[in-house]
Amino acid sequence: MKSGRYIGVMSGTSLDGVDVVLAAIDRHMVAQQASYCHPFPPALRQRVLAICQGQPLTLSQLGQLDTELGKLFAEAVVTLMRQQALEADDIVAIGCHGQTVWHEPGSFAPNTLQIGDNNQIAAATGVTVVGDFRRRDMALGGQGAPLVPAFHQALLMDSSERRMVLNIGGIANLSLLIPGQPVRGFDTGPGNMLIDAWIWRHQGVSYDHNGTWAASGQVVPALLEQMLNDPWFALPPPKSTGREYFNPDWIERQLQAFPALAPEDVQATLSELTALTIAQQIQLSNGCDRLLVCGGGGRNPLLMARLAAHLPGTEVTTTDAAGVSGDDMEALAFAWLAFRTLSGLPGNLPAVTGAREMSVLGAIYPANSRPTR
Ligand SMILES: Nc1ncnc2c1ncn2[C@@H]1O[C@H](COP(=O)(O)OP(=O)(O)OP(=O)(O)O)[C@@H](O)[C@H]1O
Ligand SMILES: CC(=O)N[C@H]1[C@@H]2OC[C@@H](O2)[C@@H](O)[C@@H]1O[C@H](C)C(=O)O
Repeated sequence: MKSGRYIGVMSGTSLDGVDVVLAAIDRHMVAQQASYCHPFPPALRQRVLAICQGQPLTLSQLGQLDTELGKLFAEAVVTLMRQQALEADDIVAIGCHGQTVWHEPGSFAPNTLQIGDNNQIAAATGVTVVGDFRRRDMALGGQGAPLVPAFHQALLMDSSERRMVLNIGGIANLSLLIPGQPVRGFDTGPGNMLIDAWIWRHQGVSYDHNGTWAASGQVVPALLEQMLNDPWFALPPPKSTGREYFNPDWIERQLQAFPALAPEDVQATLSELTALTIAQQIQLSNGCDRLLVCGGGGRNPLLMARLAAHLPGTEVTTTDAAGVSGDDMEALAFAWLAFRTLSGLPGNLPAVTGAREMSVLGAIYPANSRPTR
């Protein structure tokens, strides 16, 4: 078993920053020791956003972006290591998710692409890096996502309470931790992504702080109903999605029949869409006693209030209340997945992703050997 200290790196679909965590991990325990959020340069963010939504790019541009993102992730890790006075020898490995720029599990040739060259991280830190976690699951017929339900199970499963863990990132995903049942999980659709896109377009800010703008508008029932009729929401699990599907063009198509709405009413409707599509999936899965929320959406009081309103009888809290930082959950998960890979343990759950079998995940970028201290 490759127990010891690991670093996890996550840059999610919101592109709001690179989350880096340090954790001590063994087969039975994940103890977070430090974390850091490295800023995402705005110009780089816009370039990544554009290609995530289908803007064509040359192979040269793709190669450059891969290097730039690798360097950004390396910078983020080096900063945390400096802050914590860590040497390469103190760390077993770094688990880096990479930046998802395309995710097409339903294609005739299913594919998912996380970029940010891991060689840059290994070269800058002298530490082994594990990356490319999703494609083995896809090669086994799975969606390649979500991968965090196995980690949620390891950390937050309870023997008697029916729990669900909800990540509200750019996309929202749910893990069902029901005693006596195999863990299941799937994406529920947009998390903050549409809300972020709409306020960016109208106010030039990257997110609706505390949901204040949405709260100033009124939900438009006919628009909400039309959005809920998008066939993606009715797909049965396993399912996962991304910016290729839910993006500003999706909003524009929805608004074609509603040309004159006040922007704040659209924002209120998009927020309600996020809360309602999540709540509907929870109810379809027979509900839970406690909903533990992580990801940036857990900081949006409007989303949290709407979730609680749609789920009477369910205690809606953040994972922080259960002892796990909601901001660091995904980075921690990729540190844990790196530990699983190096220990020869599987990382995916076929009941979640639809893969044919469990598998060790990822690709290893070994550090150069160093003289022992
Ligand atoms: N105070 C707040 N009020 C409203 N929204 C917030 C607040 N703080 C964070 N958010 C939302 O959380 C988002 C970031 O969430 P998070 O970092 O979990 O996303 P991510 O990890 O990139 O996404 P994913 O899980 O899809 O990969 C921001 O873009 C914003 O929409
Ligand atoms: C392809 C991809 O990057 N998917 C992400 C995204 O962000 C949230 C949701 O969509 C989830 O399916 C997944 O991330 C988490 C970490 C996961 O794999 O569990």
